[in-house]
Amino acid sequence: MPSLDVALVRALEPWAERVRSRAPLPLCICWGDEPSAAVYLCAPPHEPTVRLTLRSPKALPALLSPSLESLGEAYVEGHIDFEGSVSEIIDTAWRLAELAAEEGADSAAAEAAVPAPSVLDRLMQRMATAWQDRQRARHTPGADRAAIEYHYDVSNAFYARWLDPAMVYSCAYFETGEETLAEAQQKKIDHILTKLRLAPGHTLLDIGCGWGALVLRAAERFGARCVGITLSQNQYELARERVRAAGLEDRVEIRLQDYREVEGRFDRISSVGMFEHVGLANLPQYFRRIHDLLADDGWAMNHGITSTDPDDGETPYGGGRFIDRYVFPQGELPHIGTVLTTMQRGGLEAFDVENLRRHYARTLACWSEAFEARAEELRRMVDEKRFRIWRVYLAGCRWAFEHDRIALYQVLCRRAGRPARELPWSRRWMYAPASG
Ligand SMILES: C[S@@+](CC[C@H](N)C(=O)[O-])C[C@H]1O[C@@H](n2cnc3c(N)ncnc32)[C@H](O)[C@@H]1O
Repeated sequence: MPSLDVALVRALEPWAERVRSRAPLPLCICWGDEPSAAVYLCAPPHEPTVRLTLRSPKALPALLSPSLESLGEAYVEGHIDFEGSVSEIIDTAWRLAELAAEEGADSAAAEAAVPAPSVLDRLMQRMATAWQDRQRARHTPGADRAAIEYHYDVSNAFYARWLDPAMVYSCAYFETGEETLAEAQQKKIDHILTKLRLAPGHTLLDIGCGWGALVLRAAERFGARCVGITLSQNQYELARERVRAAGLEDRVEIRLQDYREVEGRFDRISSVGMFEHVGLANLPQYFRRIHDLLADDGWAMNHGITSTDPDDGETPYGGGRFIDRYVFPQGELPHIGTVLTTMQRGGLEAFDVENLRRHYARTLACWSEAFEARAEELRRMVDEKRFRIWRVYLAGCRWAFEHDRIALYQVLCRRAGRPARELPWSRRWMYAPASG
């Protein structure tokens, strides 16, 4: 009987040959720690730089029909291990999944019997309606709170190990590209508050305030009176502690509150890295809520991740499904076109749009590198599964921003129907030095 290594090579060789002939990858696959044989996906004279070790037969389906979800799951569940740099591993996984999708599309196209367009249209219409109903129903305040708890309430110490000291958990702004992460996070906050023309005495609502960095800066350096809301208990506690330590309790209030429960009117509203949790079907109501909370002449900023699929599709090759299942349950990304359309439906006029995709690729590189550098310490802080999830999520999102699979937009808006004369002539104001 051949050894398991040899049997594996025999079983996988036809598939490996197909991969090598279409697009060789720097990968070798083996079984166990001391393999006597391996399957190579690179073509000579190239040597593999990534090694994938099978730990369980359960990994085989993921390998033979790879998607980012199935490979991610196999890694998270401990059915496979990788050796090599995490960014190269992610790149290899994307290329495997892409190749499998292409092969699947080739054979599906050959087999498909295409129904009449009218039948297809009706079916798609019904599916879209059913999908929207389901999505709206799943974003109850209770379900959203549980999803937030899952992601953000891991522990503050865990996040503190790989975020910047202010613990800003959103895309930074590298004005020159020379900044450290901490500097770029502060510049991002200043960029937002300057864009908002935040002035002393203004009231500011920060929806999804995280650990409080933006409201602290808005009160301290811009003289605003701020309310920050979050659904995460851990964030709420630390943000309040920080407000107390900064002596800003009279100017900053942190609340454990859902955006749907806030009342009152504010001169300025910021929402930074939060609207990804809202759900596509709820976007018009979310923007309507911002409209209702905004003073007549108020300004708001929505800063968030978007899909680059014009039909609001999830990140391809199972990447979106992996994120939904393991990282951000309930998270959904619209295309920037949908952001603008739903803003308008919510009664808001978008008047400035900036794409910061490059900045998020760099931010994620910083987070992922910090995570890798402290891997052993982080591994001891959480269980192995969570460690693996966060590890591939950070490296995977970095890849996705690098390769235009997702993007980051800042959109400034105000109540629709206001006079044109209130708008600035140019974008010069947003590059003025931050006040204070
Ligand atoms: C990625 S974090 C961004 C935090 C912060 N803005 C920053 O830049 O560091 C997302 C934030 O949105 C908050 N959030 C998500 N859904 C929310 C909801 N329905 N109501 C209020 N806050 C929410 C989370 O609690 C978290 O604070």
